[in-house]
Amino acid sequence: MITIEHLTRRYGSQLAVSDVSFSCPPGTVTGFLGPNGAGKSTTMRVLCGLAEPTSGTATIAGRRYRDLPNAGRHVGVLLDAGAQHAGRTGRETLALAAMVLGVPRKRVDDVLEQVGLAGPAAGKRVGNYSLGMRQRLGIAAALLGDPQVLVLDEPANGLDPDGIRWMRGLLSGFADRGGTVLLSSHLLHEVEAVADRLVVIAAGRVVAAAGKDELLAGTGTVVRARDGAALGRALVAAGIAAEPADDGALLAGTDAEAVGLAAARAGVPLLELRAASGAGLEELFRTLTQGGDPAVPHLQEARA
Ligand SMILES: Nc1ncnc2c1ncn2[C@@H]1O[C@H](COP(=O)(O)OP(=O)(O)OP(=O)(O)O)[C@@H](O)[C@H]1O
Repeated sequence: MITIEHLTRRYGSQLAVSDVSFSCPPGTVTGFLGPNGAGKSTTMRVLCGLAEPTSGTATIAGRRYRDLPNAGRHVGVLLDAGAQHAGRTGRETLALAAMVLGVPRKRVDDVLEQVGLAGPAAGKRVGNYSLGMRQRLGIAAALLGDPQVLVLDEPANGLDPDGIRWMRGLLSGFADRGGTVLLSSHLLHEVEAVADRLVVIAAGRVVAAAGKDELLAGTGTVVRARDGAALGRALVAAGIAAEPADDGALLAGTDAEAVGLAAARAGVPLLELRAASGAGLEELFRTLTQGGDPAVPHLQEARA
């Protein structure tokens, strides 16, 4: 469990993070979203003991990172994949880390295999690694101590499409085995594909924190009928606001059940009925982080 409570961090007069509170329960992947400079890295750095909070707390399993005995056995951290020593090979980098953590040497080969760097890649100097390879090595280092918690800042950065799919499977599997994942990313579709929960931060403040489905349900429902006009009348009759979407569909401002019932009551057969995800997360992100009028006002209170 990761718990952030009333966390504030200033850099001089710059307020990087302001009264941030959220938690990440075991068995879930939490996507941490926000525009550049929103405060994601600062929050993660404080959580991992790399920066001091000005006030508030950030704990893992109830303890500050620095108070965890052999922290790497509890928390795998990837904050800056470029931080590895360029002159060492991937295998040497992990072997050193394994010594520090006190994990068996065999574990190095296991994680190299797991991240797709086994074979010749493991013997290359990190300075000659591509960005995606450095990222994989950083993930291997995070996994080395077999932790229950992962804190990953932009782990998909530089990964190719296969790598991104691999990462998705890795994180889902980790959470399915009861692990806790906090993951920041600018790749909204990727986050949407893998996260169970979302925390959105803007200008240092949490603007939404809730289950992904709950958040996206607030972005409405895409509904389409052969007879669009009849569908429009059915929604109006049910008091459901709607606006035109792509391909003659309508975007209705409520959940799929209410829309489906309204159409059924009016005897309008539907061709499509689904939560407005995909563009939904982008729209939600834009609304929440640009200070617009949120389409999902109740989410402001839905803090976890
Ligand atoms: N060491 C520092 N000294 C001064 N200001 C800092 C420092 N680190 C971060 N900041 C400031 O704190 C704010 C939050 O930065 P942070 O890196 O946490 O944002 P972020 O959400 O991770 O952004 P990005 O998506 O661009 O990585 C920014 O205004 C940034 O300039």
